[in-house]
Amino acid sequence: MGNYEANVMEKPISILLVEDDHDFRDSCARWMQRKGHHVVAAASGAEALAICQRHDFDVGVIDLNMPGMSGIELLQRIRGDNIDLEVVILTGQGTIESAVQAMKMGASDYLTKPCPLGELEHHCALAHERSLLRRENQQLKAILSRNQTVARLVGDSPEMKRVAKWIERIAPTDKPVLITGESGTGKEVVAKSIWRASHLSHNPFVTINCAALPETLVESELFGHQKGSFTGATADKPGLFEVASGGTLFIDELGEMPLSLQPKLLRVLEDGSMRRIGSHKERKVNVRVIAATNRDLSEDVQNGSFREDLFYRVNVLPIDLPPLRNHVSDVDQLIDYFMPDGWSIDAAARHAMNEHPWPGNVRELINVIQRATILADNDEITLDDLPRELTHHDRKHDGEGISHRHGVGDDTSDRLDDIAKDHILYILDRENGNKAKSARVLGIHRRKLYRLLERYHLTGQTASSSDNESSSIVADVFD
Ligand SMILES: Nc1ncnc2c1ncn2[C@@H]1O[C@H](COP(=O)(O)OP(=O)(O)OP(=O)(O)O)[C@@H](O)[C@H]1O
Repeated sequence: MGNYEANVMEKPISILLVEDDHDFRDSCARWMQRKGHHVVAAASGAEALAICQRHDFDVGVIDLNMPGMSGIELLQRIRGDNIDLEVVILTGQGTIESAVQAMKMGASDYLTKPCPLGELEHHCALAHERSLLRRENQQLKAILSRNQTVARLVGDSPEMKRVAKWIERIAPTDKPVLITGESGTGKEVVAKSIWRASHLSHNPFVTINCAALPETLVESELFGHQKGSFTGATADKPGLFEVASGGTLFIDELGEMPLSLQPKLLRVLEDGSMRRIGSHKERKVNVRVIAATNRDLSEDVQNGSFREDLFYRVNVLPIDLPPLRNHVSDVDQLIDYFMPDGWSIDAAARHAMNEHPWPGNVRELINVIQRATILADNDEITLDDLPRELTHHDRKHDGEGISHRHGVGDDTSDRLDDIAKDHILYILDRENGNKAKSARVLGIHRRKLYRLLERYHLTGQTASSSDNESSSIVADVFD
């Protein structure tokens, strides 16, 4: 017996046994139970259907010739009621034709009686394996279709129109695409738009994020592995290149791809050939690769962290996404698109959002709207519901901002102090008050952040301005 068969036979199976012959039913049920399987026996089709309403089984073993409801009728009812069950038919010598009919109706197998119980168990195990594969397949399809719900690319500024036109041009080509742009500019939305506009849109769109996985996992996720090739590789596993075969693979954060793995990626891009980890078998895949990065890959090529040949291979069709600050005319449309149904935003808040530079791009805008809808009363977003960074910015433009609070004639260092203080508050807010994270983002030591917060009187909830004490803060933050 090969490894595969041994594995198949080891798994306990839940079996529904439908057999009118009392002796066979009894001995078969006891034998299967002794082998570790879970068996429920029914003496008729009607009894079996009633049991199926209450319990799920992996496999049904159904005798064809039963008084009352025959095995064929029972199978029809099972299929008609969408009961998820692999069926093995038991038939006498004279009824093989009916068994063939049962197979056409979706039974997975049939055996002629009398049959050794070991053989019946083996057929049940194979049917069980089929049901596991079928369920796994359904799950994968569900995951893929979830992946495939595509966000619309919002914006009709000249910049976004240029992106949309470029997408239309390159989508049908099947060539690799490299999407660049700051974080939150919509690289994944663009990748999905390309896939949707391509002739591969009916095939899978599969995503991997190189930055979200530990280096060691990226290779096995992308290329798969053979059982036993490393600790924890308990079964053969296809990689995403195989899963996506015939479709599109979106490699997000390509700039984070380990240097050691880059030759393997180059090879699959060049001629579609790859090997699973630990396997000598060469496999051919046919995948369109769309990659994205917020790094400057040509710079990475210069400093040796990205292979030049791979860069040229993926950079056949580049798309550079503009940061939101470069197409602010889309902000209104984005607000309206991401605001929940039934909500509105008042003019002051809309103005503030139009004035903000959006360093976190569209992702930041979505977060601001989501946060505001949690804080706001009466389904209307107002200035009070926006983060400080946005409202301060707005007041500055209204002439009531920093210069008002500090009085006319304040010197430049006071203004910088205020900007530094606002920036700290903004980062703290963005990182949900997490000081360690905020300090990292600000590029200062955590102890320094605490010192600054004390000096600014920001250790409590409110941020009261204290001009006298703030004079050396700018130097402190930026030194
Ligand atoms: N032009 C746009 N139209 C509609 N939604 C957008 C647009 N740009 C970005 N988004 C939305 O902003 C969020 C962030 O976009 P996305 O994940 O595509 O950014 P990204 O550039 O891939 O970011 P990162 O580099 O951090 O992965 C998503 O919810 C996406 O739907």
